[in-house]
Amino acid sequence: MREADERLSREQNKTVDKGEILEYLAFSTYKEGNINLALDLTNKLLEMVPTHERAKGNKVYYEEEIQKGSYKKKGDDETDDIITNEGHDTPNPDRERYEALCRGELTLPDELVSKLKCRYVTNNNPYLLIAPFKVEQAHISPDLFIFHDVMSDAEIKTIKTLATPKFRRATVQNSVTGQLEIAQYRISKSAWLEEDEHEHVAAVNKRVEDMTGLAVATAEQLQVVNYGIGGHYEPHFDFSRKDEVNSFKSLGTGNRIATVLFYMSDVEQGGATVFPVIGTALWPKKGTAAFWYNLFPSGDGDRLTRHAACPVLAGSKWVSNKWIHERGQEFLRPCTLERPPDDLTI
Ligand SMILES: O=C(O)CCC(=O)C(=O)O
Ligand SMILES: [Fe+2]
Repeated sequence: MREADERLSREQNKTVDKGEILEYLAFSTYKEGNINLALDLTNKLLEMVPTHERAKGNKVYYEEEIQKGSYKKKGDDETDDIITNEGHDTPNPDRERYEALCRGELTLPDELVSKLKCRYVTNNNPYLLIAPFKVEQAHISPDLFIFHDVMSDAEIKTIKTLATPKFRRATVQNSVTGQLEIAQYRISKSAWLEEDEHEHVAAVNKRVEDMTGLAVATAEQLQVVNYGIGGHYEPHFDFSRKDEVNSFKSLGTGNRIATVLFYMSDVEQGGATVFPVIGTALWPKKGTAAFWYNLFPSGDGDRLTRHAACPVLAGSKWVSNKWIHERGQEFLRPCTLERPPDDLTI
């Protein structure tokens, strides 16, 4: 908005109204937490347009908020931070690690990185003898793998084209009711693609089977997701927890045993997939895919797989998810009787 204001001042024939810019600037400044500046800008707007009803209402609101003292100024410049309410002041290590990972400030210690290897994988599959998968390990225990060059540009183009007209605001499942809901902590558009919509979708599903050695007949359809600037998905688990008895019930295929996440674009800035508990960040690279197990062989959910999609700062991020379910894997990944320690499960 500041840029828009500057451009407007250079324009001979004005293409926008300065009042409109001031209104947006005030609101976004308020959202950033700088309520004092938001009030100054609103006052400026009211000097120009004293009858502006929304600005009058906002002025009263901002003044009341400042009065309540819920926003404290830290510095005297425009970039002062906010201290909003108790919730924000309470230390939240998970949140702090999520944000530090997103900024690229937290990386795995060298001793752990030195144990990570890249390898060619054939999974005893004759086709893969000719063209093995190029697999990079990004974390050990829980194991996170990056598969390189597993989605072609042509497949990506088809998948984007098929998904675009179907896009809806992404939802999350209410853990109590099992209902799908829109939530502020997941900002993106998403769509589901069926296998028989295009040979490229079928090929990608088959590839997931070859990559993971798991059956995809019981997997969910391919979920395509697009995040615009600011789009993100805050820390979450892909699987349903012990107390979430209604999640995935209608599918009848058990819990989400594993996730394959295809990156269908590079992202100019931001947009990493981060794992706050284990301190790992995966940066999107077009054509690669991340793979991890969400559940231990006992069927218990792995707490360490908590992950998030960082806000996109510049560009646009495209991914697709293939969630593999428990049913059908009985002989491919046999379950065990021993259970992991309680503090690792959820
Ligand atoms: O977009 C990402 O990087 C992660 C997405 C994700 O975790 C999800 O859709 O469940
Ligand atoms: Fe996820």
